[in-house]
Amino acid sequence: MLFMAEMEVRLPADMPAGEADEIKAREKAYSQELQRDGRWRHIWRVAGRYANVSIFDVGSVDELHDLLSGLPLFPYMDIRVTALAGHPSAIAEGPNAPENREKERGS
Ligand SMILES: O=C(O)CC1=CCC(=O)O1
Repeated sequence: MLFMAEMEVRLPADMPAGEADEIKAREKAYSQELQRDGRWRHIWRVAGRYANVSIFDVGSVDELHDLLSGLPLFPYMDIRVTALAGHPSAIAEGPNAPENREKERGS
């Protein structure tokens, strides 16, 4: 199941820089582990904001929630999640992607 998550980070202005740096370092390691195992497919910075748009590929909504709530920055983020479905015109993803059409034909 694919989901888009839009994350806005709001660290308290009075958080000591060392503490913020430590949380950001843990956040980076956590997200890179999930990128390596394939569940965090994309992460893009939203230009001009301390925010990102990410694409997750997970087995369930509960798994996504566990993954997001485990983010070290979770207490300091607003996260909006949108479920994604395959688009019939897509050539790179979804049911009409060439690799999926080949699977359907059994070749
Ligand atoms: O900087 C961000 O957008 C917050 C974040 C999420 C994963 C990560 O490494 O940073």
